[in-house]
Amino acid sequence: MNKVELPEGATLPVRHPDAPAPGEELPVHYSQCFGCGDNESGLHMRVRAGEGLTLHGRFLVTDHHQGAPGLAHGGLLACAFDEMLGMLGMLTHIPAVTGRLETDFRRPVPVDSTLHIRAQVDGVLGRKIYTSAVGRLNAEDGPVALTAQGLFIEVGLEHFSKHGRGLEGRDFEVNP
Ligand SMILES: CCCCCCCCCCCC(=O)SCCNC(=O)CCNC(=O)[C@H](O)C(C)(C)COP(=O)(O)OP(=O)(O)OC[C@H]1O[C@@H](n2cnc3c(N)ncnc32)[C@H](O)[C@@H]1OP(=O)(O)O
Repeated sequence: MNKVELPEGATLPVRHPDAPAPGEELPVHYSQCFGCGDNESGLHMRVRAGEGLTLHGRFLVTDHHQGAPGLAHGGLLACAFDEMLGMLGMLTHIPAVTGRLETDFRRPVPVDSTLHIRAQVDGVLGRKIYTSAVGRLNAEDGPVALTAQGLFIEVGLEHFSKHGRGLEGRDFEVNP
C-alpha cells in the first residue's frame, strides 16, 4: 500500500454499528451503477466488508473494458477505484462524493484477469475523508497493478436529489 500522508488533526472515523459485518457482501448501491450495478458493459464489482474500515472488491476485466488491445483502459481502472473508495461510505454511513482521485498504474491489467482491490479509510478531518486502495492481479495477494488515494467530501443527502435525476423529494440512504 502507498504511504498515505494525512493532515495534522485527521482522525479515524468510527465504524458504524449497522455496517455490514466482516466477510458480508455489500448490496448494490444503485442498480444502474457502472461499478456495481446491472449495467451491461459495467464492471459488475462484487464487494465484501473487511475488518475495521476496509473493503475487498473484485471484478473480471472483459472485452468491454479495453483501451489498448487486450489491456484494460486506465480510466476504467480508475473508475473501479472510485467505486471501491466511494463504497467505504457504507462502513461509516457518511454520505460523500469524490473530490480528488489519484491513481498510480504500476503494471498492465490484461483482459480476462481479475482485479482484486482492497480499500480503506485512512482518516477524516472536517468534511474531508482520506482513503486509499491497492489493486492486485488475479489474487488477493497477487502482484500490485495499481494503487490509489482518494479524497472524499462529506455531503448532505440533498446533494443527490438536487444534482441527480429522479430522486427529487425521495428519502433514501445508501440504496436508491
Ligand atoms: C454513502 C454510501 C454510498 C455508497 C455508494 C458510493 C459509490 C459511488 C461511486 C463513486 C463516487 C463518485 O463517483 S461521486 C461523483 C464524482 N464526484 C462529484 O461529482 C463531486 C463534484 N464536486 C462537488 O459536488 C463539490 O465540489 C463538492 C461537494 C465535492 C465540494 O463542494 P462544497 O460542498 O461546496 O465544499 P467545498 O467548500 O468546496 O469543499 C469542502 C472542503 O473540501 C476541500 N476540497 C473539495 N474538493 C477538493 C479537491 N478536489 N481537492 C482538495 N480539497 C478539496 C475544500 O478545500 C474544503 O476544505 P476545507 O476548507 O474544509 O479545509
